Amino acid sequence: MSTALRTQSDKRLSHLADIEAIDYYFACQFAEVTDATPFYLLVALSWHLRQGHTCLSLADIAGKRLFDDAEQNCEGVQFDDLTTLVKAARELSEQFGEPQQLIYHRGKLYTARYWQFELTVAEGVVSRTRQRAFSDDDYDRLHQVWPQLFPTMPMLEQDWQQVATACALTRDFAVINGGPGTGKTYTVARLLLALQAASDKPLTIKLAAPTGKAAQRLTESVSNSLHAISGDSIEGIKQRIVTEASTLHRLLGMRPFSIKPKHHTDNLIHCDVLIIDEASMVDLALMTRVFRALPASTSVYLVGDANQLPSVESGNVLEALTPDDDSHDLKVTDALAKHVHRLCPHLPGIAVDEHSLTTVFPLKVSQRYSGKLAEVAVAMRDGDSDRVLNLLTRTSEPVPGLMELEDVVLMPVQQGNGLRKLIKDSFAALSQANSPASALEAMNHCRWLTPVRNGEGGVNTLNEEIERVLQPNRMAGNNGHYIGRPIMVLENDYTQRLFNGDTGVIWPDDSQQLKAWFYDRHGELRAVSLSRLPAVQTVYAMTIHKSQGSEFRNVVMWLPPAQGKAASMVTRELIYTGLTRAKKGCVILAASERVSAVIQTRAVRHSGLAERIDEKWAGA
Ligand SMILES: Nc1ncnc2c1ncn2[C@@H]1O[C@H](COP(=O)(O)OP(=O)(O)OP(=O)(O)O)[C@@H](O)[C@H]1O
Repeated sequence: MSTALRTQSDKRLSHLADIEAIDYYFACQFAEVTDATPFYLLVALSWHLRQGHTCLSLADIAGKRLFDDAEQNCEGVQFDDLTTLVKAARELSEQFGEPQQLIYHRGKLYTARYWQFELTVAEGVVSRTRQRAFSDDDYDRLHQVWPQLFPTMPMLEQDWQQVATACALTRDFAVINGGPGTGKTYTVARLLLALQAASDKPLTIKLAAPTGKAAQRLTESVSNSLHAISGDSIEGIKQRIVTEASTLHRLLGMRPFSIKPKHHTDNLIHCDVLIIDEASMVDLALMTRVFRALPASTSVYLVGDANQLPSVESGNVLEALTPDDDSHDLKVTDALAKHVHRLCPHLPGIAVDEHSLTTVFPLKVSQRYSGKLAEVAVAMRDGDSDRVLNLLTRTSEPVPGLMELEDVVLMPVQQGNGLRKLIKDSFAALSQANSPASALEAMNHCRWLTPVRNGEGGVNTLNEEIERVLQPNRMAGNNGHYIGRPIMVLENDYTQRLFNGDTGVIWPDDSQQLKAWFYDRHGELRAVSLSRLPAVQTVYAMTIHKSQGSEFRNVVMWLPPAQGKAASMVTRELIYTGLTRAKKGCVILAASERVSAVIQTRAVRHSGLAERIDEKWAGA
């Protein structure tokens, strides 16, 4: 950027907080700076895209003052009423016609890029939702395997896993949505077997997830689930199921430093079925690439928890596909209800709604958790802060045995001795480890999670504080490495087969050389020389964002006090994601008012995807 331009933008932006030069230049492409309404509308659109929205909802900004900040001496912009904004947005959309770069549609302003992404994903979903008819032979084949997949005794309570499997079988697109431990992978393994059983040819199945870690977990849990299913009629089918999952980037053939993947509309991925796990982490652009790279005949099943944090990049695909109240009673068309009844006559009937277009099949019962953790998670998911606070066990300072707990404990942010005790308790297993394998196992015993990277209660400060307590005599040098240092890789290194987010531990090898130890994809322990290690950081504590897709026995979640705009960054979805990383117990370090306020703060992502899907359905 030339100095003259920078000065110009600085001047125009000086009264706007949070606005960057990119917002200014985006707006300048289409509007004169002097045309206040369209210009600031476009600045707001660019800012919203940077916050993860896929469009600008005019109703959301109409009549409001935005980008103001008294501390920074920024007065911000007062936006006009809705009618004036709609008029300006329409004019922009008409003016920047073919090829359209700005699109106004039903109260929202889009860039062509995100508008096209939404159209592509909507098309990919709707074109796959017609109910597939099953022949008598298909039902015969499914009836043979069903008793090996699921219990077939008459049941009084609904078995949502069977319902989800039976429903998903009939269509080429479905979402299996459920909270932690509700048996999503258990259900996916059975869906794969049922799909293969119903098919008269061997199916090509691909499993994928948005991160390497999630792909590794999917591989392990699908193979464990398949291993546990046995029976004469199932063995042959099991042989045909692949269990190796890859990242979506690898599946698409994304190349470093290139935005064009190997697979796209003209070079499709050949598969009959694609399962995408941890779908809440998939952003709109990535989901678009996936649909573009798939033949129309490929069945796509998304698996995830729509209540978790949205993807880092723009768009919240899973949430847009999922009804607001996902604990809703599932209602399906008469034809689908009849299909489920024919396959599962032992289950209670499902409510019928002839207009139901649902593609989302919920799993509602936690199979892994019981007790407090599950109860708090449900109350938190439902936004019931009073119930959450009633359920939490309160203590003012760390008590013995805190790290063996199977409970959710609320404790004020600790200082001094209290903090030292909590740190020592949290990492006792790691301190007692006597080999790289036991240290790696101990790293899963407890992880500290925090919403922020910097400042008070941020990852960096917490890791430094924890190191001071656990390693008081640590010598400088060795690049900060010491025996038992838990590390997280910060970048992909294909030659070392290490990927962003991989965790390992520093430990000496047989010749007393310090090495970094990791488990590879096959569960084999391997050592990497420190000189070949890509960038890493200490990982006693990590951000909640980074923890997505991981699980620990215990979680200590630190919610630093926040004021002003920073407070709205910590949302219900964020702490729900943090809490549900714990398998047994969670300690929340915060004041109760802060917990309550966070539960009331939602991670809103404006998107038109649900509307695009409805429009496609209406026109289908
Ligand atoms: N119907 C069931 N009967 C018995 N055990 C089950 C059932 N469903 C799930 N499980 C067990 O419960 C545990 C959690 O299941 P699973 O891993 O499939 O859940 P998930 O929803 O995929 O979990 P996550 O939140 O980790 O993604 C597993 O040990 C699984 O074998």
